[in-house]
Amino acid sequence: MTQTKEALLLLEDGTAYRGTALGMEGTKGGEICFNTGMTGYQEIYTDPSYFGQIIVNTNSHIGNYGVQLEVEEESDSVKISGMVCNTFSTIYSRHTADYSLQEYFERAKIIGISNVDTRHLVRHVRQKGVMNAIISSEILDAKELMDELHKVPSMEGLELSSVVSTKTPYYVGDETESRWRIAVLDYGIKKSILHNLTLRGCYCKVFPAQTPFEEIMAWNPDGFFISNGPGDPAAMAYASNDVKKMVDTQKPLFGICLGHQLLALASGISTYKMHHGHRGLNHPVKNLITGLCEVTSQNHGFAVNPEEIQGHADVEVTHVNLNDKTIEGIRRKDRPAFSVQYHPEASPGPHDSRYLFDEFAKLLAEA
Ligand SMILES: NC(=O)CC[C@H](N)C(=O)O
Repeated sequence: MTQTKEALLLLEDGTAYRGTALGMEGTKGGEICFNTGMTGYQEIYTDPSYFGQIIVNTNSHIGNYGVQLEVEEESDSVKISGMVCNTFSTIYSRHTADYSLQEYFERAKIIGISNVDTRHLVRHVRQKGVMNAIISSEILDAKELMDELHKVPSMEGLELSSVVSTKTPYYVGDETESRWRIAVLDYGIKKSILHNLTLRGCYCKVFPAQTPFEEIMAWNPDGFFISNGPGDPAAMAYASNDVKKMVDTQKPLFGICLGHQLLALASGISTYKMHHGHRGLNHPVKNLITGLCEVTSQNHGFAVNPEEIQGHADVEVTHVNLNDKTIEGIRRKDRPAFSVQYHPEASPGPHDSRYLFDEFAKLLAEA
């Protein structure tokens, strides 16, 4: 099936791109951000951390290996608000694929646009910074579409975890064969993180985002895992207050991405919105403890404030980004708690950082 319907991508600053509609027809806005990964589009689209965002894939061919249900899904549905790419392929070749990305998007009611000069678009976002955008295959007049775009909320100050989090607790892993009971706080968790925890002997109880701390403690966990997720961490006082209480139990705690930002907030360190964030599979990070470099998978638009860590009594920086020196990992000096801004589960991405799950297991064994 060839895509022929025209679509319009409009940015908050008035920049417009005309292209071809893909997925479902309609109109949808979100924060526009780009992912430079060469592969792993299905994992990206189903990662709940991307909720509310329009993803620009810089890889020039998207869709050419179709989709594989379950195996490559990081949650139970497609979470992105929209997708932008250069060449969109409705033809796919992979014998394990279930169907095309076009069909996947149609079923998930996702709106996208192809035949966009993504190099130009990404340079523009890199220079001007992250902003809201809207895709439409129904409103092709930029002025009219701008009125719709103005209705899209700003990502700054937005709490989205409670929208994507599980509504009821559930268990992952084998209770009898596991060594530890881990309370997992689901702020938008990816399945591959749970998989990495269970592989290391964790029996996980996954709690909804706003679960009262007492209810979590009533399960008597051996440690805590604070998940990734969408939105602005500074708008989640309910979560950072609870993370503080978890840290104070002195039980091992590990946080990834949003979970890292929440550990910082719980330790009295603020977060800020980045110029255009980090999203890709090749971000170089230096581990300051070992001196080794890791190539990491990343997806974040907020970061931890470096000035407030300097000289902090209880927190130290463990990892830095070698591109821009932003904070990539912290640990508490007084508690068995640590976190990273990037994605050691690496789905998609290189596996350099999976040792962090082993370090969590080590803390649990020591406790
Ligand atoms: N992957 C994540 O957990 C993202 C965290 C946060 N929403 C950010 O954009 O920085």
